[in-house]
Amino acid sequence: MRALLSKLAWTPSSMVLRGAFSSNRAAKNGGKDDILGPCLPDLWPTPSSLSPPPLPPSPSPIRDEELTPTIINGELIAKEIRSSIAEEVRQMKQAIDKVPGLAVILVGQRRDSQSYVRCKIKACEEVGISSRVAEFPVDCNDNEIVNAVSSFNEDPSVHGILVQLPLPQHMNEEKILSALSLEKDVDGFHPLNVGNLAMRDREPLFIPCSARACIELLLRSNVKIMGKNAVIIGRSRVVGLPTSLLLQRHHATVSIIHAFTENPEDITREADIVISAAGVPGLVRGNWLKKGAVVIDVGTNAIEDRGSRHGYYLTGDVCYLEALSVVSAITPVPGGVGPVTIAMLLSNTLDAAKLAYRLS
Ligand SMILES: Nc1nc(=O)c2c([nH]1)NC[C@@H]1CN(c3ccc(C(=O)N[C@@H](CCC(=O)O)C(=O)O)cc3)C=[N+]21
Repeated sequence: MRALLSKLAWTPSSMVLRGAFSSNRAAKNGGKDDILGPCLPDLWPTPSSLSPPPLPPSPSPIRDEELTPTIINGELIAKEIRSSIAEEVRQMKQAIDKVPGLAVILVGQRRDSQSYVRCKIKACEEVGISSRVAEFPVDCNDNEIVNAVSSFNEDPSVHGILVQLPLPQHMNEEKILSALSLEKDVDGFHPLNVGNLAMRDREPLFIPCSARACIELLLRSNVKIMGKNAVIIGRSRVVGLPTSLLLQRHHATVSIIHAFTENPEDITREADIVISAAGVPGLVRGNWLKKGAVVIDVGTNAIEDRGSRHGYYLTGDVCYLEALSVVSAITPVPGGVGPVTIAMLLSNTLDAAKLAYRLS
């Protein structure tokens, strides 16, 4: 019965558009898998005195290749996604002589933010998405940014708007982000997008890029999510919260741990899937992990290093070398979640343009 249901849930009929703010799910990941997860009813097993008692669960590893861990190659996955986006952009240009447009708002001089924005612009160029950056000094005020957001809201050649976070301390992030038009919120931070992600029978217009990247990495690495214990470290609006919602939609059993959690390692040790987005270098030690776990390291911590080219180097939240001897698969930093996050931004921007031109 369950097998049949899950088969049914994967048919294209479950991918039809639903609700006023729905979007074409299948197109988002090339139709490979459904990023929002299969819609399945909650059928609890009914206790029956006739059936034999269930066998105790065997400590099965989540993936077969237990001995040598798989290093999940985010660069390669991102490249595949970019090439299918480039193809769609080409088709759009051919069909209606329009290309998707992304506007990025960058405030201040943080070197890591500047470098991420450069990566985003370069990625746009590569797939044929037009992009522009509006730069503001660190001491500008909220109204200047709100005005910039408003003018991008009005600009028909801009389909997606991204305000690079974090904003300087003195700024009102809430006020600025709520100025963004829902249809251009390619970061997926608008309360209506977050709310629709949280409600299982709804579809958000956009899903936050890093959360999408985590699921995309798991799906493309053939990691089973349904029924597994997933632990998210961190509860941010950018990563932790949306990733936990997406994993629930994929029928994982989700725990979120954060700075106030007591004995976090006792919880992570039970996890088949660990997604770390704490922003604390080296937080997750090898002994925090269960043998055979799959680890997605979203931490992109810039550590100052005068000797290196950009003045810093990047490291994750996970003690990578320690983890390697325990896990069945892991994403490196750099070269893991980061490039896929950017590919998801391109995908969201393409979706925003399709929405604007009523192409999907
Ligand atoms: N509104 C907003 N949306 C975001 O999605 C957002 C943001 N603000 N602020 C900062 C974080 C961080 N983030 C990264 C994206 C790509 C890489 C990335 O491509 N990293 C490369 C290396 C890049 C390098 O070497 O500098 C890698 O991991 O291989 C990293 C970090 C998006 N964020």
